[in-house]
Amino acid sequence: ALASARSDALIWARDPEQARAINQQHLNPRYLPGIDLPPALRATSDFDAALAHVLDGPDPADRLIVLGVPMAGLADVCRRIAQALPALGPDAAPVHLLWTCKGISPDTHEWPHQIVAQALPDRPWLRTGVLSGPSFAREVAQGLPVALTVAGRDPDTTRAAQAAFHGTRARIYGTRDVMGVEVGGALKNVMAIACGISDGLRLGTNARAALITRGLAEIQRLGVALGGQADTFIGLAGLGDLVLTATGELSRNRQVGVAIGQGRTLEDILAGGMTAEGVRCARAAQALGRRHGLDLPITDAVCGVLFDGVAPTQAVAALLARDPRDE
Ligand SMILES: NC(=O)C1=CN([C@@H]2O[C@H](COP(=O)(O)OP(=O)(O)OC[C@H]3O[C@@H](n4cnc5c(N)ncnc54)[C@H](O)[C@@H]3O)[C@@H](O)[C@H]2O)C=CC1
Ligand SMILES: O=C(CO)COP(=O)(O)O
Repeated sequence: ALASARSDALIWARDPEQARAINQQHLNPRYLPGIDLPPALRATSDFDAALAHVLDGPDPADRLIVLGVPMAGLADVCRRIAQALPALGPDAAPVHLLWTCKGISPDTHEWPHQIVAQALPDRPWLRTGVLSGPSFAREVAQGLPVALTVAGRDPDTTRAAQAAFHGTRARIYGTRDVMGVEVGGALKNVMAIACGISDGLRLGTNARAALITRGLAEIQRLGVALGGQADTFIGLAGLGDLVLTATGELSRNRQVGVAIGQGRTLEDILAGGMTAEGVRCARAAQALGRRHGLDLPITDAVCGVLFDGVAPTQAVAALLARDPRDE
């Protein structure tokens, strides 16, 4: 998206072969087969060179890094940044660092902003935020319109992200609710697995609408308990991404659910190395819910099916048999 409007967008790819394909053929055959990338987009597999590109740009007000790695790689990439970034003085122009990760650390139950803060402490010039919302990568790469949310505690960071993407086909809304945006992004993946299971079982569109709506209530319950703002969950990073992922055929989390509903095993589905963040974060969401004394019945049902050998039909029956309650 950035490279569609400006000539200085640079991708760091750890695989030199991917960087070469992007530079020479304007293609990313592994992740975006069949899509022509903007010729202005350049790539490097040299991490230090990528950071130098950010720091040495002509406009110090325009230093932006977007980390597009899965949760499993976030701490590692932040540590590499910590090692490679020079120590800038307190008066240095800010470097804005955004991440796109949607999830919770399965071991420590940390959120992305906590992982970033731990890996990159004591750098007042480093301003951070999360870029989230309904955005299948393939459609963005095709140049189709997309609206996203950027959340950062410092308004300069949201403004920097909005300015950087302005003039592209991506429209960016700002908020300061980092926790709410991260909870929305992580939990919608769990709900997309639930909707996929329901659709794989051919339970119909009424059931899917029920799961989306009650799933949103569950996401909001956890998010507010953790300090998020209630209205964030009816915005792009909540309802918007939930609807996209729970219904869109491009969603990998939804695809995992559909395959499970059709009788395949989780091990078999994930054997190709597909990133489906909802699988890795469902247990952590369940644990956080329990810690806060919250009822998260759909998350519990997804965990039961994924990890505890509960048959999908049995999980559906258990959800329907819960005591009646007010909406
Ligand atoms: N793919 C999509 O449509 C969207 C993905 N996201 C989120 O963004 C994050 C990244 O997603 P994807 O790009 O789909 O993931 P992906 O699995 O396709 O990986 C993206 C890139 O990260 C690299 N990578 C993986 N682990 C790494 C590590 N330890 N160090 C360095 N590079 C590493 C991969 O080689 C790949 O180039 C996820 O948390 C996902 O939920 C958010 C919005 C849309
Ligand atoms: O987060 C996404 C869209 O906003 C991508 O969803 P999946 O990870 O399920 O493919």
